[in-house]
Amino acid sequence: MSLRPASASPAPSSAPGTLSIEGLTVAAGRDGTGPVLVRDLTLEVRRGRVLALVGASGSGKSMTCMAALGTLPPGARTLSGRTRLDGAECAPASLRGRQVATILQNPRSAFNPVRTMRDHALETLAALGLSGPDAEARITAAMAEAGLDEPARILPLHAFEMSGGMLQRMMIALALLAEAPFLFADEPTTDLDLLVQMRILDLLERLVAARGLGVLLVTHDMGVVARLADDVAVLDQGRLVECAPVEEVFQAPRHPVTRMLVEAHLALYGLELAP
Ligand SMILES: Nc1ncnc2c1ncn2[C@@H]1O[C@H](COP(=O)(O)OP(=O)(O)OP(=O)(O)O)[C@@H](O)[C@H]1O
Repeated sequence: MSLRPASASPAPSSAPGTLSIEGLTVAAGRDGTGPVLVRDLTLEVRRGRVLALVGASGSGKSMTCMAALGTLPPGARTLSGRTRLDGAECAPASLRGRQVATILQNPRSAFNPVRTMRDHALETLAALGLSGPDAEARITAAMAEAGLDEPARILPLHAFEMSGGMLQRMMIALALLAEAPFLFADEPTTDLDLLVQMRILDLLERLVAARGLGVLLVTHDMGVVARLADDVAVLDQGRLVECAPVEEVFQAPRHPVTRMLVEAHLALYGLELAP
């Protein structure tokens, strides 16, 4: 098992250094009268660090990200909670794009099938008020940073003409266009084959170091956690049950759910937790 060495480059002084989610409670139902899906959750994402949000399927990981950005589906509602940038409260919807970029599990479904990559990139810049004479140069630079070196070939393509790995890189390039200090990555490698997974994780690691991005990484894959995370937050039925540096989580998990996740991961390599 290899754990990631400590990162990180310091945040530029102008951008916020921490994004906090405080006392977040989300319940099902349009009016929030259904079962509680996330309960009184507090997390802090820091620039230059990767916080992995782990837990069983249905434990509330995606709901947490969506509530923090004001993108909950109609079937769920935030009952309480605040988001803050460096301590200053801000509306979740105001974080999207400019402060927090997002990448998702299935990049193919995130792209409009009838629009080209150039259309998507120009749309992203327009939404951020960044279209201008340097738009093409910005797009090419973001693509190069995401490992897409042939913009002239790729920009006219539609999603169906590209591999999953290329699409995930393009999604990362679109996220970089916003120059947001934080990135929410919800299962960013789950649908990719192992080699492509490894390359995307390498890319994310480089971006954290080079840009001082603060990443909230949603995953159920403890291999990805070991590879990329600095800190780990464990959810169980919507509650935060453990939050600790990654080494501590792998070496001495405290909560039964954390133990189970670590044991299942170690078992893949024929290893066991030390008693
Ligand atoms: N659109 C929705 N409306 C209401 N409840 C939902 C909706 N989508 C999911 N849920 C419920 O919210 C709870 C948390 O789901 P969430 O998607 O956040 O879990 P998760 O930890 O991200 O799971 P996974 O790893 O499977 O993606 C689950 O009980 C789920 O059934």
